[in-house]
Amino acid sequence: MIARDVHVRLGGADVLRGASLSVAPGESVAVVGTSGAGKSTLLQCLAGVVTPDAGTVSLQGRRFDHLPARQRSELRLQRFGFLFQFGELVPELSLVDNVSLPLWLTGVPRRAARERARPLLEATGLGTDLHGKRPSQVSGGELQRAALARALVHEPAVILADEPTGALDSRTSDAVVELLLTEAARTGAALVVVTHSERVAQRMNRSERMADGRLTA
Ligand SMILES: Nc1ncnc2c1ncn2[C@@H]1O[C@H](COP(=O)(O)OP(=O)(O)OP(=O)(O)O)[C@@H](O)[C@H]1O
Repeated sequence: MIARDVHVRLGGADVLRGASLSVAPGESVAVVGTSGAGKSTLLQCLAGVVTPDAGTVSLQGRRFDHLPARQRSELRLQRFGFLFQFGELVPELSLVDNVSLPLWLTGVPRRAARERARPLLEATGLGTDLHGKRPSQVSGGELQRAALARALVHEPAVILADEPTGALDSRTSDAVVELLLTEAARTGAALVVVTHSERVAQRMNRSERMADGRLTA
């Protein structure tokens, strides 16, 4: 995944001013920096949600920032995994169905999707007794583990995480980060983690600091 010289203007402000980031398959990178520095905006560019005013974003050697929205959204479904601060699971769906969702959306039949979701839930430490629970019926840590399983279930080429441990105690945070790293390495995913936590940043292969709309190693 490569972002090259990305510029983004939002609400009259230059939020990204020549941000470049390259993450190889299997590599993990932390993006750190003060609040408002533009880290989330960068992630949205990497995800093809925000279109850069200048610069390019490519995945596996192919530029996608200028593709039509529909194609970008398809790419997002198939090749990207997302993890956010509060899990952001679908409240009406059980944990196992939440984890199955990325597979359903790409055409995998329900039962087959659930069969792939279950072992991943187990791997995050969520036993079968929790698979049928709704997000509101489990703890914040359990919810985040399910969100992690959902981010990984379709073996995405890129995993983008925005403050994935911001709502967790340090033990749960460590467990989530470890599994994220293990799974990314196993599947060869490029992992980008926006974080305010020095402890999380140190677990990544490298850290990049965002300041003035640019990144510096
Ligand atoms: N849609 C928008 N319209 C106008 N300004 C925006 C918009 N989105 C973000 N901004 C501004 O762009 C700047 C960067 O925001 P961004 O959320 O990327 O920062 P961040 O580094 O992720 O911050 P935090 O660590 O607090 O999450 C901020 O000043 C924000 O107010």
